Amino acid sequence: MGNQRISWGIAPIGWRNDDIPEIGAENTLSHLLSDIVVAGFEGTEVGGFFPEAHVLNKELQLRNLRIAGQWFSSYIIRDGLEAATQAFHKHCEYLKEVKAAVAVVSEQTYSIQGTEKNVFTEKPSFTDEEWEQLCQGLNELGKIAEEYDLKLVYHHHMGTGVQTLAEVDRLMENTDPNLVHLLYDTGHIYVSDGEFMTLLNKHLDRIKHVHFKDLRQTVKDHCQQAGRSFLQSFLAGMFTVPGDGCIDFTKIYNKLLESDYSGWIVIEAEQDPSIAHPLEYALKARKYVDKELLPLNMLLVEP
Ligand SMILES: O=C1C[C@@H](O)[C@H](O)[C@@H](O)C1=O
Ligand SMILES: [Co+2]
Repeated sequence: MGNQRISWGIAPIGWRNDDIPEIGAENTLSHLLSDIVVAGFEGTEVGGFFPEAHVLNKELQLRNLRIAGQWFSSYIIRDGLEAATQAFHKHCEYLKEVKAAVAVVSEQTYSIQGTEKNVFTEKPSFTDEEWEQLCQGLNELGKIAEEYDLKLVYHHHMGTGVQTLAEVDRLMENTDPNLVHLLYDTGHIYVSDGEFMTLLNKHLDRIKHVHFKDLRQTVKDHCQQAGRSFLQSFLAGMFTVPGDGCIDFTKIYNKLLESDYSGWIVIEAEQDPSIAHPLEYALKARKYVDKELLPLNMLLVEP
């Protein structure tokens, strides 16, 4: 029943969170990977607590799991291209060793995602010169990714300079489509300006990696009214797994199928693991995928 061109994964972020390493610290790599097998996913992304490549590969092989990619915080604007390329080479070396498909890049210069600032009103924006520097720099990082047989996929993110639909448009227009691809994260664009279908329709051909993140509308509204930070908002339960929130993933999945999308769809729902049991939510996501999304594969008329 599965579409052979799409691999389904789930990110470690429901178990452990790189933005707040204290939460879920008791969840070991073995625990996480075994839960992923129990929930029926094919792989995951690399978390900050993951071990060196040969140790990880052994654990993956034992469970027949694969790695989709890993987040990379770039500081092209703050630190310049040379520093960014040095760090990115190291990042890609590791990803090649664990046979990943993508390197997930997010420019973190001026980012407020890890601060106490109001994520709904205080996001940074870049000057024209900074945009130029960022886009040229990303093209260079994209060339490096290619050297390691990886695709650079850019992650638009709340609280950063590339958050809104207009900002994603600008990034896509000013980067090389052969070198800089897009990671489509449903949750981030929904919270930002709600333009999740427009973004998908406009940039389908650039999308090479997908994060399925759902959200609880009432919690989001409350966090927005209260002027919460990004971290406070997710700890309050703003995000959840697909099927448990307000986003209709059938429309999104259909569009991806129509475009013959090939790559990973990774369930990514950061919550406090002491409140939202990680395996329970992974199973909930799997059930939703199996029941509501995979049957859509059968409805597609073969050409
Ligand atoms: O892809 C992601 C990685 C996380 O570190 C980030 O904070 C999260 O929101 C996300 O979408
Ligand atoms: Co994401």
